[in-house]
Amino acid sequence: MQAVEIRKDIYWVGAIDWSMRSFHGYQTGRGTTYNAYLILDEKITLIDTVKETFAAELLARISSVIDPARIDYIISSHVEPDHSGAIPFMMEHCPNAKIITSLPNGLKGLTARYGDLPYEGVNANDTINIGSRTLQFVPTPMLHWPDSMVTYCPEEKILFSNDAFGEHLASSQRFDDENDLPTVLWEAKKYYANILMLYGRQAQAAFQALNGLKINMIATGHGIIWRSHIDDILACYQKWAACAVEERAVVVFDSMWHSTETIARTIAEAFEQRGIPCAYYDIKENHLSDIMTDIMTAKYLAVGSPTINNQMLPTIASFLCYLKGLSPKRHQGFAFGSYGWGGQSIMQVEEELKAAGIEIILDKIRIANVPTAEQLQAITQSIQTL
Ligand SMILES: Cc1cc2nc3c(=O)[nH]c(=O)nc-3n(C[C@H](O)[C@H](O)[C@H](O)COP(=O)(O)O)c2cc1C
Repeated sequence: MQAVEIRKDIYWVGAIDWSMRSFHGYQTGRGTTYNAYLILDEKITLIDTVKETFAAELLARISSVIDPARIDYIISSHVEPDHSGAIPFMMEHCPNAKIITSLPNGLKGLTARYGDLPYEGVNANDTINIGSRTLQFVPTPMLHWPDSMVTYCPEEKILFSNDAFGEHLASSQRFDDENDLPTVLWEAKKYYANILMLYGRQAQAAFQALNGLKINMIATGHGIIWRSHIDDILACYQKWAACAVEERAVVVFDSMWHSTETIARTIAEAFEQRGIPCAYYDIKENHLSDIMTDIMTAKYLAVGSPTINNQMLPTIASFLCYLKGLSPKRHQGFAFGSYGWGGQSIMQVEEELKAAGIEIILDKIRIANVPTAEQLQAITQSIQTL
């Protein structure tokens, strides 16, 4: 377990979680990393720790460079345990370290989790001098917890960005230019869609706060470190924070006996015939976190469920609950489905779409039993004239 030098006297000392597949329900098909950084200066500083179960890996990487007992500061960018979980373990090995955390929420959160430790609270734009370098703290509240902050080092032009600009991606190579860029950007989009989408306004405020900082490296809290494609990830974040949508459609549905599926297929083909690319998700075969990644930047969303016991199917209810929480903006959509007698599910889906902030642009499509050729033809026509 070796540290990786990312700049003279600055080391990546985090952990690689190759086998992580579910991060509080977000499917992490490519694993993840918990990034921590060690700066060797007059005051030795550790930026973030790792998930508790990886504490020994963190300690081993630090020990490959220095005696951990020499650490003066541990900066906690965010109380969530994937970054702070190893703080108590590290404090056993760093008897002289002070823990730097944001005021008031970082201090409250760390105290609630780990009890009394030698904390030092910092406010917006406070700095500490660690020798030949300065560290400046910039709050990024609700990206994605109240205490979140980033650390900027002006002498190095490095932004230690914690959860911003990161992605769940395990790799033995630390930098953007050593990894497949489309894969990294897709995972960064997935991260934004599932963790940050709700906080677009706060993301825009954070951009304002970071505006004007000269940055030649973004050392993230998860995944790769940006050094060659900084403009690409900043441009993506600008677009995502502004909730920009493309002329694309997403169809999400479940079906017991294929009638709703037939309607879903007809809707997807109708969008394609109109020249609007359309993604098609049978919810039984696709994970919510992947579907949400696609929805974030697609203008149109059609959601379908047959009626079961006077309700929509629980899979679609779960999807709509997740959608409502992430609160996508600027989307338009409609509900569809097949039913046997009452047909309540289609009304319920429409109501939930409205509650999620989706503008309804087509009256709900309710088909009793199996759709006829004429009914499918009518659906195609209604989408042509949207
Ligand atoms: C277990 C079960 C419960 C159902 N409950 C209702 C119901 O409460 N109201 C209704 O309108 N249809 C109900 N149906 C009928 C289905 O909604 C209907 O067969 C519909 O066409 C199924 O669409 P699908 O082929 O997309 O699954 C039920 C069907 C099943 C199998």
